[in-house]
Amino acid sequence: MPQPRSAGPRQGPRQGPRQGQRQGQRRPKAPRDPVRRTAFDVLQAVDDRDAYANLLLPSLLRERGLSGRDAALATELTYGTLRGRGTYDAVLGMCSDRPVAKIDLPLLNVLRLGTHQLLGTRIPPHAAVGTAVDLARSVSGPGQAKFANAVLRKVAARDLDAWLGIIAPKDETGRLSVVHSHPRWIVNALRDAAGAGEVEALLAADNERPRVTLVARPGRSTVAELGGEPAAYSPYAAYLAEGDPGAVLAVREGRAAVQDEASQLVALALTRVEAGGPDARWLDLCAGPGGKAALLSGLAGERGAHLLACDLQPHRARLVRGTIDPRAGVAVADGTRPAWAPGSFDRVLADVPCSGLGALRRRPEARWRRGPETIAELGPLQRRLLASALDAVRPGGVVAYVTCSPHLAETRVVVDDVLRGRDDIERLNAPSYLEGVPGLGEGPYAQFWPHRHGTDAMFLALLRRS
Ligand SMILES: C[S@@+](CC[C@H](N)C(=O)[O-])C[C@H]1O[C@@H](n2cnc3c(N)ncnc32)[C@H](O)[C@@H]1O
Repeated sequence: MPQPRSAGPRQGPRQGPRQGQRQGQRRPKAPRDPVRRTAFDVLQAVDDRDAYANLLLPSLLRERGLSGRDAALATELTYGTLRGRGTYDAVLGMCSDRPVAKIDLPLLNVLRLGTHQLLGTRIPPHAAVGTAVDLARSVSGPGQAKFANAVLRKVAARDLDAWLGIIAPKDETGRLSVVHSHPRWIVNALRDAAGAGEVEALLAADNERPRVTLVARPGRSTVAELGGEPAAYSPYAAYLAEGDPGAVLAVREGRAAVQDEASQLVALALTRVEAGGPDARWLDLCAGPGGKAALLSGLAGERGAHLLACDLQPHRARLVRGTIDPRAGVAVADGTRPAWAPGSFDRVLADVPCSGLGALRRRPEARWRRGPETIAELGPLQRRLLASALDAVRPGGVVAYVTCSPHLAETRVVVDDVLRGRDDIERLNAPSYLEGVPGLGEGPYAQFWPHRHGTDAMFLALLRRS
């Protein structure tokens, strides 16, 4: 399968005056096709400077005055191209006389965008090819526009299913990788976690557009205020059918927010365990940007408990301050070097930094960004943070270890490793604190899945210190 490519010499959008145009004679023209140009600019920024599509795209749409159908099309083209990149590169490899790895990055992104329109949308082929050729001309010059035209005409000769019949490798991992556009190492990791029988459904679900789920922050808004359909599992959630979450008043006022349902549920599960003693001091060890802390702080407030939300990064801690209940505390702190005495807390959430393989629906580019080395790099920090969370809780208190990844090396292997070294921790049966949610596994850990629950693939271990 063609891998995310290394960039050759970069050619940016043409700057400065056109040929034959004198300096200062005319203002630069707005792009002819601002929708595709915007999608292209996001694709480039993702590759060139590790931009996050979910942050950059909304700001470019605003800056360029794109709204309604134009914004929807730019969003579909950006996300669809990022999701399908692995499949599209394999198709392009069959249609180009240059290896895909040798095509300049801007031109390759134009070709990916064109291929997505041809194979992944109902845009008429002449429009898909024509607009891509125009874009190729403006970013790479007329010679490359001819090349783009030749390649995309070949792509247009077949539909996606016909191409998949040709490009899919014979081996099962290779087939899943190309058909569902995931790197091989992720296919293998997800098969280990979900099982061979479900991995294909999981990979397919990663390529679905996730529904927008809102959370009504406890004590600050209600599900009825959110307007959408009440969610299946979280009593604080609603699914938004269509439209902009910013149009919901409670969201605009920070009393509600967009939050995946599994993210809500793992935080809720922590609050549902019997604390077996005082229940006044709660800690969120890795709180930024504050989604779970906002929910926990509201619940803590309702029960007369106090939440301390920490993050190592000052800017992440600032984001937390902006979201949580004002009665909660926020601190910049290294969770591996606690500033509190051991046993200071009754409940601790350790939502540790992870690969994010559980959120590929919402961050499709993440699959192309890093390799398997990420998992090994994060392992020591995840272990130190979990050990620190266990030390921070008093005997009888409870810790939730959470990742937004189902990768076994980030989930059960971390918990099992840390617990192997100590005899004061009991594993609780996490699924039993998530009553009404089927398919979380047989315990003691709970694993959410996009293909089963329509949520991110969040992992939860609930651990009591004895
Ligand atoms: C997965 S995110 C947490 C998401 C958060 N719980 C939420 O729901 O919005 C992990 C966070 O851990 C923070 N972090 C990384 N190393 C840390 C450390 N040593 N101590 C505390 N926080 C740390 C990161 O800055 C990041 O904000």
